[in-house]
Amino acid sequence: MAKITLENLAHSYLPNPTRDEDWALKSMTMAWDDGGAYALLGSSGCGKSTLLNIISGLLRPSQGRILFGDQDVTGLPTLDRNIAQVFQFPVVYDTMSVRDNLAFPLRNRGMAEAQVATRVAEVAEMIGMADMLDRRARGLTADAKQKISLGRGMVRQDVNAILFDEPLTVIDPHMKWELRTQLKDLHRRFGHTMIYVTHDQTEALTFADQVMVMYDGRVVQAGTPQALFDAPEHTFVGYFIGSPGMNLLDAQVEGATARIAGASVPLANGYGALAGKVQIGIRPEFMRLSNQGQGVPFRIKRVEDVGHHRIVRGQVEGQEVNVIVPEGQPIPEATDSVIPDPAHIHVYVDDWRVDPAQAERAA
Ligand SMILES: Nc1ncnc2c1ncn2[C@@H]1O[C@H](COP(=O)(O)OP(=O)(O)OP(=O)(O)O)[C@@H](O)[C@H]1O
Repeated sequence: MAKITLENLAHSYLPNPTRDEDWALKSMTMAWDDGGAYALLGSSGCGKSTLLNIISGLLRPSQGRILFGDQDVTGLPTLDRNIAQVFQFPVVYDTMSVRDNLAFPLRNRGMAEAQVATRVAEVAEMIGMADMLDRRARGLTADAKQKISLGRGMVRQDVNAILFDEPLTVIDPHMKWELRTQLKDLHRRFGHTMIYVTHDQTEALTFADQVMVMYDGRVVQAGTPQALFDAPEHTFVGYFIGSPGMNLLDAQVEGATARIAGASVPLANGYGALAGKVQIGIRPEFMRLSNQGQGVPFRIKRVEDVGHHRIVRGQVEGQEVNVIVPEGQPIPEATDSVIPDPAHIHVYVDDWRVDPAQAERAA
């Protein structure tokens, strides 16, 4: 296992990149701890595969270095990086038994058969295939084959890192939950450095201790699932994490007051005078409906009952706004406004969150 360091890493698929948008991956420097569970999360085209391919050695970065521990591996091919990979689709040998498939990476490294047997039994147990070890892989379902791929990815204990690229894509929805939980458990037990690429927030948030949210070739925030929810550093993080995501409203901010759709909303901090595109962000969990004209004018469009709470979807001056109403709480008749909780309001300038402590010092 190894700590992974990215130093001024950047990549462009063009021969002579000049503009910012020419870079699929913008320059980044970061370190991922040995034994950490990380997720790279973002929508299609944000650069997740590019970054993963650089880590695995499939792609040489246009700029910067990548280190495993103290070793510079930037120029090393995949085979020499001592990593395990699990891809979107199963990679299994159809003619081999489940046992031989799981044993393959160990035998490849010359492990003694007695040890192979012990480790294979252990992994088969983890992936719930202990009673299928003598079955041939051919004829198994895509689910079962992908479980073998996951098992093969985890069978070696001496790898620098295990990379997962959307590994649950072909897995049946009810099985996804089980495998996610198992992966988390495996991480706790074996402490491998794991990097998990996905566009699915649930997968990222349940699996990883640290989630790297990527947007437009950048890691816009790296943090715990809680930090991403509590203080999204970029509007994309607010919007992408949460269900529904954070509401964003155009605003003018002066000191500790935001003017939104003609209403004055108190803020928990003073922000001085802000220049640029100013918005406030507030999660649907932290807004309250009112029919007394308090707060910001709000018009309900529809109500969705999702069991444990209701999602009220509406508009503030043409901007979509969602409010979560907890179970047992009424939706006021003739709702005409919405009241954001000042403690949970974030202020954004040109999509980046303004740190209230810094804003206060600057004011
Ligand atoms: N081989 C390539 N040649 C040229 N451009 C590429 C190549 N691969 C990716 N890109 C571009 O680089 C950017 C990042 O793509 P990348 O595949 O890394 O994103 P992603 O987040 O993994 O998306 P997806 O989930 O769809 O795979 C995109 O604009 C994409 O079009």
